[in-house]
Amino acid sequence: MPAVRMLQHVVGQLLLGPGCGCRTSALPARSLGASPWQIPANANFHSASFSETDQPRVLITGGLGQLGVGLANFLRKRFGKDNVILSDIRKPPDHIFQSGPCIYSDILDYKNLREIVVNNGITWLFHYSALLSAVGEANVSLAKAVNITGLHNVLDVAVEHGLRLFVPSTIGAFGPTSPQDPTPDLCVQRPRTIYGVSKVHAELMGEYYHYRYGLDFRCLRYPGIISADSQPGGGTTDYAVQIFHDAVKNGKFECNLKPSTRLPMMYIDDCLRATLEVMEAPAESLSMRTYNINAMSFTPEELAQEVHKHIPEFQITYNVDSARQAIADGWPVSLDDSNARKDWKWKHDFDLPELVTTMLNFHGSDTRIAQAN
Ligand SMILES: NC(=O)c1ccc[n+]([C@@H]2O[C@H](COP(=O)([O-])OP(=O)(O)OC[C@H]3O[C@@H](n4cnc5c(N)ncnc54)[C@H](O)[C@@H]3O)[C@@H](O)[C@H]2O)c1
Ligand SMILES: C[C@@H](O)[C@H](N)C(=O)O
Repeated sequence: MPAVRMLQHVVGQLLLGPGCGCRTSALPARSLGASPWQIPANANFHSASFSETDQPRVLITGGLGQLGVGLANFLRKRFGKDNVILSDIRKPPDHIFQSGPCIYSDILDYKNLREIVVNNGITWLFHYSALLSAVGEANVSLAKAVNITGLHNVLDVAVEHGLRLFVPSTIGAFGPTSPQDPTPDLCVQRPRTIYGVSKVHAELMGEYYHYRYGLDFRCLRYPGIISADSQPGGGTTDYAVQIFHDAVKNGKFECNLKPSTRLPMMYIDDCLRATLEVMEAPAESLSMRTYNINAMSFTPEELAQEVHKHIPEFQITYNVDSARQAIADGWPVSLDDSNARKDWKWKHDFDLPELVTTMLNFHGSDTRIAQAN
């Protein structure tokens, strides 16, 4: 065979694999272009020095938002402080910088991402960078870049280096034509936000890379997450976090959704535990790669009533934000998470009363609760 044809043949084999182009085929073309001597993904030599019994070496992208610091603290308790690296484009406050490894990483910089993975021997990646639903609508081109181009970078780095990859999806990956109560794992997904569209894209791309290149991709559709010690980053469910701050500080809260807007919600401890559980689940127990997880569903009115039990003088008023309301109206009322409960024994701990008690205790309303009783 002439030399040029021979080279074409070898490159073709690398790109398409010897057979039909299914699971044991070669790495995606961008990896090959960036690094010409790659070998098929199933050879996995990049991670050869890590055995199954080693602790994972974890990178969290977008780690300085509402969920990332809590995830880092949770994983550090399990895997050791130095085995979990937080990264973001923001500057961390001192207490976070002191609490464990924390570095700059822009997920739009593919080379930098790859350097971090290589230099730190990363084996698990939690990809939290994103623009959420409300801020995404306010800046669609940035949301497209961060949520879609950023995901592509993460997928390629993950497959190239044999990482286990977690990408959170959301109730926002469903839309007004999805069944809403409960929404099953597999159904029509036609979201009407760039956030939702990018998350459906992430689900599909992750699953595609799993079947095409053997990537160990795992994904949960989170409900709105409620946390006490971190601020939400610009979503439609943010009201359910802000209400606790305002109730304790001012005894009143102005809600930007209608009183009857029922959405799926979850306390952060359940969310982080679910995330670790699905990452640790044996691959053979996962009948799918993207799962719904559910805990509670409530309306602003019901949440306010529960807060009122602890703070009798608490008052809620409504000043509806039409953009957020339109988003919320297209989202599920509850998620059917029976597959997660069956496959890897998912079970939530927090319902509405425990959530409210925990949040108000954190914000220091003990004296008010005592007064109320
Ligand atoms: N918080 C929720 O209620 C919720 C619900 C469902 C899914 N999720 C998903 O969980 C993940 C984390 O959510 P969150 O609430 O912590 O989000 P957040 O908005 O609070 O934080 C996102 C982080 O991404 C960072 N980021 C933005 N552009 C970046 C870039 N170019 N490179 C690196 N980092 C960048 C931001 O600085 C920010 O710290 C997201 O993917 C989100 O879609 C969150
Ligand atoms: C639901 C979730 O994805 C996020 N909290 C949002 O409202 O955008």
